[in-house]
Amino acid sequence: AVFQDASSLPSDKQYDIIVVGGGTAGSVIASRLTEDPKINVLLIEAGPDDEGAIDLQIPGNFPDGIEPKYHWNFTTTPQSGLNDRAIPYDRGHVLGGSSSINGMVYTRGAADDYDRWANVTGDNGWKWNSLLPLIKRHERWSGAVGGRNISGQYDPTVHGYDGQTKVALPWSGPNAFDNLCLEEAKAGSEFPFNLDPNSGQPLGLTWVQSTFGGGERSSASRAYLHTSVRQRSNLDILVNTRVTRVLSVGNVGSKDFRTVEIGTTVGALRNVTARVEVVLSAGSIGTPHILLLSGIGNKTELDAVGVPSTHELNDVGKNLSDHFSIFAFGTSTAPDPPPVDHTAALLQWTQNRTGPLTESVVPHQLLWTRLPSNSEALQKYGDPSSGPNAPHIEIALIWGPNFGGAASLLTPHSRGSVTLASSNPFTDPLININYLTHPFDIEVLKEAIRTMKRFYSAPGFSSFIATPIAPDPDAGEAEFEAYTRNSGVTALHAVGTASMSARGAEAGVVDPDLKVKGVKGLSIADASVIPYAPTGHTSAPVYILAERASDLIRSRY
Ligand SMILES: Cc1cc2nc3c(=O)[nH]c(=O)nc-3n(C[C@H](O)[C@H](O)[C@H](O)COP(=O)(O)OP(=O)(O)OC[C@H]3O[C@@H](n4cnc5c(N)ncnc54)[C@H](O)[C@@H]3O)c2cc1C
Repeated sequence: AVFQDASSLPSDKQYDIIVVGGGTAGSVIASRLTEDPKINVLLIEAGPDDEGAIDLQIPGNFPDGIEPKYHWNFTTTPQSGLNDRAIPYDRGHVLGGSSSINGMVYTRGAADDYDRWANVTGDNGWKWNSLLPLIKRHERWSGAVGGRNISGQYDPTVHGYDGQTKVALPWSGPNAFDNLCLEEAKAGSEFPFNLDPNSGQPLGLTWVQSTFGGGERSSASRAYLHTSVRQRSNLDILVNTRVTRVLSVGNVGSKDFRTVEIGTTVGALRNVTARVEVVLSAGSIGTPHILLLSGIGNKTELDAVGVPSTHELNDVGKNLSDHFSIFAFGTSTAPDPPPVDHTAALLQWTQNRTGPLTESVVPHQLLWTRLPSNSEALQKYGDPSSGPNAPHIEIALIWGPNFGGAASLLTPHSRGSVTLASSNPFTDPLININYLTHPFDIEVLKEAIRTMKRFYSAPGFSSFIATPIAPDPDAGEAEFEAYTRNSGVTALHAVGTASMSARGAEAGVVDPDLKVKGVKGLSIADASVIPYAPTGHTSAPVYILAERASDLIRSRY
């Protein structure tokens, strides 16, 4: 059943597992665990239910067409690497979490990323090859809406067909600009065409794949918590309710954190205790926030805000890393693509779930590249990537009205943190991502623009380009740096604030089985446990991680 507020939750009911946060990972875990009728689950989500929320279902509503109540609307602290700009830092505040409001780009990243998870944790279950069956279990490949011919635009062998999350190619295309990009790649340029970005080998030019299907967004809640799952008698979903702390059962010294404190205001909080385990899936900001409020973190920092320490674990909230993007554009000689008539598009979407609103604003072609191996940045600062098949750079190739791209740094050296501003659980935490504070990071963005310049210097583009892309680091390095720091944007891909590490390792927050180090009854499964920024957008790695987390938790019974 779905309960709209904490007061309506039955007080006499016993839950085996309480999942905190009904977001991307939390929806997967609640759904998978309750496939076993013997496991009783309570899923608690701070935001509202997404049932019937049409604005969330229209892919073309991203990013501006989604109601404010579905966003957390965080802001970072002033970022020294961004000339002290404090920038908006959004997360989904609704069932489905960020998957209900995100840009839907579906990229698993490089196989090397997962193999590094296995290396740092000493658990081969995190290797790409071990995870492959779970990847296929989560995905339901959905082709392209409207049934256009998509052969040669993806590799059927790397997809899952019977899973939950719909993944598809865009409704439209290839357009004139797509064709120019594809012709260059297929002509054997420096940038080869890659049939599928999700094979574990993403380098090259690829068609974008997204988490939508049948013309609608496929969020974690729509995919994993659909009507028949919601009707399971062993699953209760409580929405509009914050978890403020996890508490030890019995005395504080027992460190058996199976109780959650819930509510909507400081004066009216109540406790619910799980019989077996509490799973935190509140995301890279929410999960460390709850842990720190509970006294699990660095004791000196907790003392400073008046939170009594219950378990010393220094890395909670640390190691925050994120992708960072800049835009560069030139002008083209070609007529602009026709503008979308929104009223007609909405009518088309409403009538038969086709048309321009079935795809997001994200462009059709993504280019994934590595820094040249002789690049000064690599020589000077070392290579933070997970391996030779992992890109440092993503360029989303954009057309209309100008042409150019969004260039993203995928492998930052900079690290930030989530810390407490106050012991009041309803005060936002301090989110300090420390963008571009390591010199490597801005060097990668310079190389990204140089890459874009080489891409657009192919003969096919010669009659298309009126003025070259700007800003250009080679036309003025200081101006480029100022532009990047003043106008660069977050990719909203935060990870790492409760990282997994090897069993027995002092660094890190969870063991390879996702149990919080040194305590009982408490585990974490969401983007916060991912130790390094993946070399792709983060929702696919979270789905994959959540599928394995579900198996790990079930295996503990
Ligand atoms: C605007 C935006 C665009 C993005 N675009 C893309 C993209 O195109 N492709 C891509 O792959 N990734 C994208 N991402 C990133 C991706 O969506 C996230 O990395 C991923 O969804 C995170 O999953 P999660 O389970 O860790 O957290 P979330 O999905 O954020 O789930 C956390 C859940 O916990 C709830 N919660 C938090 N605190 C509490 C609390 N105290 N009590 C109860 N509940 C709580 C939240 O409300 C939320 O529902 C985007 C993210 C955003 C915000």
